[in-house]
Amino acid sequence: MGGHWADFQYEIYLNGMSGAVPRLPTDLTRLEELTERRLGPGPVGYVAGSAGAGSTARANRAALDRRRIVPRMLRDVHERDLSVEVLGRTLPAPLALAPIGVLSIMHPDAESAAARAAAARGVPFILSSASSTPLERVAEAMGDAERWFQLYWPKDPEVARSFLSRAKAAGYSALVVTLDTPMLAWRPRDLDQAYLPFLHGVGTANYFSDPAFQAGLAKPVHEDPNAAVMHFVGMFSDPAKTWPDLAFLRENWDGPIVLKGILHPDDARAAADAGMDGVIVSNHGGRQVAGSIGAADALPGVVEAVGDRLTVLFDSGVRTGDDIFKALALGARAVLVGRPYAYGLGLDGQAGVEHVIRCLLAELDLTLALSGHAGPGTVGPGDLVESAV
Ligand SMILES: Cc1cc2nc3c(=O)[nH]c(=O)nc-3n(C[C@H](O)[C@H](O)[C@H](O)COP(=O)(O)O)c2cc1C
Ligand SMILES: O=C(O)C(=O)c1ccccc1
Repeated sequence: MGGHWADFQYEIYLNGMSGAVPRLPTDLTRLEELTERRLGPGPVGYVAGSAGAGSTARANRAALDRRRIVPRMLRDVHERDLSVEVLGRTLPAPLALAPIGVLSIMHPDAESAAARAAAARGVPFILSSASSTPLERVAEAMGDAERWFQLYWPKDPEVARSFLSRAKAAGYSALVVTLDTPMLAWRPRDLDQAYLPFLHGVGTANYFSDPAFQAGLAKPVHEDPNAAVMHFVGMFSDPAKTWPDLAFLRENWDGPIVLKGILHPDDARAAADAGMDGVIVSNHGGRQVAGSIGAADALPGVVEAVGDRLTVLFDSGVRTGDDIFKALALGARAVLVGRPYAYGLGLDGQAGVEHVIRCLLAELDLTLALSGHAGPGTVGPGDLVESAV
């Protein structure tokens, strides 16, 4: 029998025969509290926090929790295959690591450790523009494993062009363009601690190492780091962009382009009309618009609008294998997970991120099997009902 992701379950129990239990909890919702105890309130507040009074983060959970799986019996699930086609490639499972900036606030090995974990498990790693490690160094840590580059679309087109050509040269295959963050939202947890990592220079590695970015500075970064940080703050994203600007990206990137932060079916149609390859239905983990629609509530409308034209991915609130199952059933091709792997990184570096990936996929594998599915391909809206709670 070929290996199943679910085998992790028996690996854990067998290790237990010699007295070992997992180094981290297998219920990933417990990681936030453990990380806070380990790292203190500043970094964890930044990662765990969300916009406003947190209503969008809660809506993300409610939209997933309200949907319930209706398992089916006697459907031969002894051999399972979790692989999916995404943007012309076969992934071993419907999962990728979401772009998270400033990961060095969690662990000194930061993006390189997370990327190595993703590579070890065959899961795509999406590197943030705002990484603490330059994109070339992260690529080196990954060998030829699947990596995508997330673009915060800078105001300066020369910096944008430079990022795209650097990412291409370093072997990033797909471009993820985040549209929901033309500026940072009102985030009380960070405001109350007056804590913003990149004011301390964290998350600026791609910019400070970039010749086009440096060309915009009066003095070299090391001579006036504060001016360099302020230049970054003023240009990392551009609230003046509109849909016709996407032509610039199509001209300067010849691989797949995915727009991240799509919630309205009309925006999804506009993405398809602009020649994009995919969308990520996401509200940035509830970190941008407080009071926004729960991401899973936006998924069916987007799938109905463009499911036959674009690859539809999903994130925001995924914490368990059954959450992934529900997103697949609502029409997502694959999901991204964010905060849980940041906590895994904070608690145990690369091994902690691998733990998160293996737990999520073992649980997904078991959820599929126990619900009557040998793979993601047979999962659909008919596998869910909506309940009051
Ligand atoms: C600390 C932190 C930093 C993030 N940085 C970025 C980023 O640089 N670029 C981006 O597109 N999304 C960023 N995101 C959003 C994630 O990519 C993703 O949409 C979100 O975390 C998914 O929700 P989840 O954390 O509930 O899984 C960040 C999220 C967190 C928690
Ligand atoms: O904090 C975030 O959600 C985020 O997207 C971001 C933006 C700029 C720098 C670092 C992270």
